Amino acid sequence: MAGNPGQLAAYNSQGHCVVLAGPGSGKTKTLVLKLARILAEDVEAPRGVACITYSQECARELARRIENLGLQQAPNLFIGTVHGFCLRHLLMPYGRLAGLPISFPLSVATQRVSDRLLKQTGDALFGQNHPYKVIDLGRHRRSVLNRNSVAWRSEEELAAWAEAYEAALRDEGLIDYDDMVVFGQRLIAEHDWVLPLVQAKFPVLAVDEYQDLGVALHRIVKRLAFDGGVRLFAVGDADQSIYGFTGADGALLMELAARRDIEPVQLQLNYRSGAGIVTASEMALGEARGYQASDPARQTTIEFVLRPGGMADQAAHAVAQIIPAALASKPGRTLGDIAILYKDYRAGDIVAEAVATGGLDHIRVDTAAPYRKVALTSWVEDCAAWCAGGWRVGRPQLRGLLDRYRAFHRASLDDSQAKREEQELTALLWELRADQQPAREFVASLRNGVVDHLLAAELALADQKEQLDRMTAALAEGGALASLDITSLGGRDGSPDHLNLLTLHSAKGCEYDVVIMVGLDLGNLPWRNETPEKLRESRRLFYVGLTRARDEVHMLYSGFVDGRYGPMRFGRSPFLDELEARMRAAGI
Ligand SMILES: Nc1ncnc2c1ncn2[C@@H]1O[C@H](COP(=O)(O)OP(=O)(O)OP(=O)(O)O)[C@@H](O)[C@H]1O
Repeated sequence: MAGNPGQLAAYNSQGHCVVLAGPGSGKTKTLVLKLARILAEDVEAPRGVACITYSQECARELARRIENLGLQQAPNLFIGTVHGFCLRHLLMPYGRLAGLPISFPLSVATQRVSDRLLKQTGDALFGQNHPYKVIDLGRHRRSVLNRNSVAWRSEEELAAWAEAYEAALRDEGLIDYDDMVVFGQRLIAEHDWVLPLVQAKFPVLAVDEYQDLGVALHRIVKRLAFDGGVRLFAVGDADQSIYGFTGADGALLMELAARRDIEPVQLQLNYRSGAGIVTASEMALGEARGYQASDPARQTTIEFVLRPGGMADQAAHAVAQIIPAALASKPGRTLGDIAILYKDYRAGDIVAEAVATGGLDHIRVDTAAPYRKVALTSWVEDCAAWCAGGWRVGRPQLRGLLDRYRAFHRASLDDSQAKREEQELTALLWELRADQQPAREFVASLRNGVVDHLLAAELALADQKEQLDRMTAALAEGGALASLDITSLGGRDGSPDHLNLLTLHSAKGCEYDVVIMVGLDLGNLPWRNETPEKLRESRRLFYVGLTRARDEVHMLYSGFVDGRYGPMRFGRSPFLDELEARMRAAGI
């Protein structure tokens, strides 16, 4: 870091600081080091730091990097999603006092209940098979916060549906994920007394992947930082903003960075990718950002591959040709260094089948995965990693597992209760240590020992219980993950022996030696006739995929996509045409 003045400036910053930088420039690394410094020098327990990021995977990656620095995951360090922050640190402690119009103790709708109420209210309003989409409803709820505004009524059907759905939720005494953030924002906006309380607990707020967090978090951040005296450290890259469809907006990051009371820091050096990939990715984005590779001499491969037989042919080619060649070309490279990226779970199904036929173990991250990553399922996976040998080297740390378990409790436990629970959990984990054991047995023991007891007492965890139940069902005989052992369960967030299959969206924040992108055809990425705004977002998605690679990028296409009535031959993705033409013009 000493050789990088930008990273150093961010590390030494005293006031509000926003780091704006491209892929692989060490934003997350800088954030983690800064957090470590703040915890060591600037805040003293029980005061602490809240670090908010986009997804459970990102939160886990941050926690892992902090542990890798040798730091204990302190109880005064919150690392989690914006939902987790709003639920645990705003709504639970202050929501009832503020008189928010929701039931207490809080109870979070499971996905199943939420889906049922969405369907019931939508059908009641518009009839079955109506044209309105749940995804648009969510975007509207997240992006228009003032319900009395013209903007809220501007999409009348969505507004009416949202109101009916929320009324149905409240009738059942429930809130959902979007409510957590919307009410968290409202609490912060309308109740001044909350600000010093939050500031006393968290004098510092850090935000990773700022461009993917929507307007509600932006308002929470501004209110806490500029009215509440909380110090802000945020990092992001508007070029990697790929969640516009959920209400996220990269412009919010730029607005923040443009404020006079913020120190903006730009980073130009890319430590991840070889020069060829850095140059090609700027060409793909269509913007000259001036990023440079830290090691210009590193060899890279960028390949455009036509496979005329469609997605299955592309996947089979990746398995039969690209992966064996990639493994052979660098000593020590493993399947875990390679990722296949695709647009959606349907492509994921085809790729997963080809990979299974080729006999390769894999980890799959998309919506067709057997269960969703939530704090509880991630915690169970990490307990598995600890029991499967992680305990020998302290990865993950037992202390972190105990603190995360404690955080699942709604009410703060008194010290003797907390100690007793910690002892029980420690004893159980110690007993469950095993290098080889079916994952199903491990999860059953953990559930019987402590988790089911916790879940029975904590209504707010109902949605998380649903995902744990799905994990349990997938691990059962005949389930999709029946063959998983404890080591593989612990390694589901990345393991050397497993090829990574991810959607382009899930790949954000990740890095691999070799990236294989499949389905680069018009009609898939991008879709046909996208609005200019959507087309820009699709281009950024393509850019995110390219920039995950350290050494090699393979871009596969067929020239057609499968339609309802057979193949539709729209040609390959125009992003490939443009990129290839620009590379040729530049003599690459
Ligand atoms: N000063 C540095 N010296 C050497 N390596 C570094 C330095 N800073 C970051 N790196 C390495 O560069 C890689 C990318 O870092 P990191 O993941 O923090 O980048 P990022 O900006 O968050 O990337 P992205 O936005 O693409 O997710 C990591 O492997 C990291 O260890």
